[in-house]
Amino acid sequence: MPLGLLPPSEGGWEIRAWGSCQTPSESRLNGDRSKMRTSDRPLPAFRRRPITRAMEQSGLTFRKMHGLGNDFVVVDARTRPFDPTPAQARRLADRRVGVGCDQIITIEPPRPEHPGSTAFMGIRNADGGTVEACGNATRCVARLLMDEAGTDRVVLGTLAGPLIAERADGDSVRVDMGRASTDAAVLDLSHPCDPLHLDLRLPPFNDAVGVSVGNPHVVALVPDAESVDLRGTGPIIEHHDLFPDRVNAEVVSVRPDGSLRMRVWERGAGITRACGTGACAVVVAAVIRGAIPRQPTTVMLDGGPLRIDWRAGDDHVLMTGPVATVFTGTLHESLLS
Ligand SMILES: N[C@H](CCC[C@H](N)C(=O)O)C(=O)O
Repeated sequence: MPLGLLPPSEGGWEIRAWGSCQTPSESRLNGDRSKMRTSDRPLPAFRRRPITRAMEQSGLTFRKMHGLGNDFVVVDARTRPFDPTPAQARRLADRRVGVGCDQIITIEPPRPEHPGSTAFMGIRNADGGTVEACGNATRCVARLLMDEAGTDRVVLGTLAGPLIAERADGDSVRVDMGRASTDAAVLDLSHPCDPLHLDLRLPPFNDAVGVSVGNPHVVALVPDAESVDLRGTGPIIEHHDLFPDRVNAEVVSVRPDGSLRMRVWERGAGITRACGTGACAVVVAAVIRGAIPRQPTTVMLDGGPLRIDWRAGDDHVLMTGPVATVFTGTLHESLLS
């Protein structure tokens, strides 16, 4: 179906599609509207407005970033509030009609409950749900804030609490993701059971480990993570009634060199190329089950490796990995209508 350009004026107009017989004639492009055939319904006001003005109107710039392919739309909301509704978040995350991402991240003013923090990071999944933690996004935002301030360390507030991030070698960032927990109350399980041996009745999650890294994860240790039908089992596990707020689901196997291979079905986002909190959870689960020793471990995700250290003594999990910025842009106001 050929696309036709409305006559250009004030910086260009919206592109609309015509039926096959309605490609714009020469006369239309010369502004002769007599032969112009458009739908009989007039366009709504903001759709008539030149695209450039509509985008200036929204004034909402964003940065597209990712950590190992787990991708984010990052909006700096410190001077101009941005609090998308679930529906707006879903549209923004949509890879066809929006910008497209796994999570929408807002950088907000610091909150009093996180003394010493530089900013607060809001996290919304692609399905519009607000969540507590996002490891890959924490590295991305921490890097932005450290570059902005010219520092090597930053404290970032999240719903899971304050997180300390530091520059690591090269372009990497190390984040102290806080204390991992396998406590049933922290995992908010809907009925009493042993978080170290959860039977979700669906292999391989019929003997799984529940781990909280600020957000809930259920981890299945398997002989070969590549061979699990995660697209089939993931959504069922995500919505299992043991987790009233749903759950992230990971499968993990130990590789001959002692590193881990992990794949993830993320709550509210589906299969992603990487999940920082998930990588923390699988190391904790593998150590608890005696599958690996408690030492810094490389976790290989679809998008690449993360270095995870479940520190003895305080049970904090340190995650080190890369950060990337892909492009910046401005949101058209129709996206937020
Ligand atoms: N990709 C994120 C995890 C997002 C977690 C989210 N899917 C949830 O509902 O908890 C990470 O790097 O940790």
